Amino acid sequence: MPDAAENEVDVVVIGLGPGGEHVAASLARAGLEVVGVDRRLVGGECPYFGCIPSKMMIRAADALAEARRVPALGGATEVRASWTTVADRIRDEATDDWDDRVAVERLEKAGARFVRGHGRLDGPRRVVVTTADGEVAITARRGVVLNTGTEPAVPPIPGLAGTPYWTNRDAVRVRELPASLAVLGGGAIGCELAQAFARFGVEVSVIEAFDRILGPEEPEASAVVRAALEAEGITVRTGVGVTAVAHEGAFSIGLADGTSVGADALLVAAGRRTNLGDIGLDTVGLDPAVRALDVTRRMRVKGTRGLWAIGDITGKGAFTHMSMYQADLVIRVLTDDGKPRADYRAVSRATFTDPEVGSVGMTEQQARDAGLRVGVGLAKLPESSRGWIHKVGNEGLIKVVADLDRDILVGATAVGPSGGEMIGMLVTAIHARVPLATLRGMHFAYPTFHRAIETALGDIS
Ligand SMILES: Cc1cc2nc3c(=O)[nH]c(=O)nc-3n(C[C@H](O)[C@H](O)[C@H](O)COP(=O)(O)OP(=O)(O)OC[C@H]3O[C@@H](n4cnc5c(N)ncnc54)[C@H](O)[C@@H]3O)c2cc1C
Ligand SMILES: NC(=O)c1ccc[n+]([C@@H]2O[C@H](COP(=O)([O-])OP(=O)(O)OC[C@H]3O[C@@H](n4cnc5c(N)ncnc54)[C@H](O)[C@@H]3O)[C@@H](O)[C@H]2O)c1
Repeated sequence: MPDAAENEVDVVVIGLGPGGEHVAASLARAGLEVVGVDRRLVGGECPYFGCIPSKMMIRAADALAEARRVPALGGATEVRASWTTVADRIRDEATDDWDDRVAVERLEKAGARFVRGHGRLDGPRRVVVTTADGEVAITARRGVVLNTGTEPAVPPIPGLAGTPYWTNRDAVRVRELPASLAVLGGGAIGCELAQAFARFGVEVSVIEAFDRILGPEEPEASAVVRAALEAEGITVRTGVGVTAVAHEGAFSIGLADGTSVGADALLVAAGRRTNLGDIGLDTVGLDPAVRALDVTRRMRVKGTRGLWAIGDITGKGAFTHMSMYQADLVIRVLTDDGKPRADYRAVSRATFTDPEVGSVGMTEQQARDAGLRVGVGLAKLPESSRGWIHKVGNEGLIKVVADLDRDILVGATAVGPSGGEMIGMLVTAIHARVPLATLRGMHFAYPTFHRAIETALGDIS
């Protein structure tokens, strides 16, 4: 940044995850003076350590798994997995060897200024950035947008600190696969990466403290995915805590039931910690110990003026599409484009295990807890025409959750091949509050997987 006189702009964005980058570039293109600040890589977790590299691993792993299914359907295949191909693709195509030059140039071309460093609030509409060359203070006339995201959470397990465990940030950079891997945490990250590594020949154990994997999903979805993982040789331990970790050449993970798991590598996928503790929240009257920022439907941080927040730090769903959705709202708010309001009724997500889990809205339990008169419909994919034809790899189900008083769906889950795609029409149904009778009167192409949605709708009781 040049001299102090110029350090007054319209908007400062602290943290350039997917949403923050979008906000900074879009506001600059709209003619506002914008400074974007990031201490690491422009684009955040998703392109360098999250969605994109993990999905490249999964794409390759799924291709291997499909090839291994050929003998059951029509011939013979010999599959020789090569991790180098995946590691090279992540390094060269996805992350430019974890270099954000292209993203920085894109941002600057849009008209924003970029400062690499740690940003923190210093009172209302004021930001101080600690850079490699010292501190830079910036005043933001309109205000500040926070998009500081998360870091991997590492549980305080005796012996764990100081061992060479991986988080997702190490797992996506691996060039040599270990013979065996223990995965701590059976959430989305743990399950996706466990299956991907296993399909490349790694002996994988998943250890999950909760009584089932994929805890936020419907129990039926957790059960189908667990069975699929176990059928591929992955050991899944649930409902058991980790008491200690030791590393002497290999890892030994002690469990609360007295048993232990040994592995050459350990991936900690035990949740995320929001980056809120060190960004000066106290200087604007907020508690720096909060887990998430309370935001209005226009993304303003409650109790403040000139401060907006988007992405994982808002606690509305840690997904790239949520960060982008909220970014669009802030862009509209700051360019005075109508009166946008966030709507979280039909938030969807896809977990890219095989079978894939697509889900939207409420689970059955959430709908019951909300006091709704709930109806539930279920259809099993192997019993559908397409599932029966598909044969190997046909595991899955459709579950729909209805509010019987309003005669609409409030939640749905699609597990199966392309479960994340199948959920699409159910997202529309919930978002647009399509009456159940209208959904039941639709045409469902034969023989598709999504035709099982018709069966599930007919099963609602
Ligand atoms: C392995 C993995 C797989 C995932 N897969 C998917 C998926 O398939 N689909 C999906 O929708 N989501 C997925 N996610 C989640 C997704 O990555 C995040 O929800 C997404 O990145 C949005 O995060 P965000 O916008 O809150 O910010 P982040 O992406 O977390 O970025 C925050 C940025 O802020 C910067 N920052 C933090 N503090 C400061 C500070 N004080 N000063 C300056 N800069 C700062 C950080 O350096 C970072 O660049 C995955 C996550 C992981 C870890
Ligand atoms: N496909 C996707 O959209 C996708 C993929 C990956 C991640 N994500 C996002 O990233 C977020 C973080 O993912 P995640 O999988 O790290 O977190 P998570 O919170 O979803 O899962 C972490 C799991 O670890 C378990 N756990 C915590 N401490 C433990 C311990 N000491 N021992 C054993 N188990 C323990 C928890 O019970 C939980 O099931 C997700 O909530 C999701 O929003 C999305």
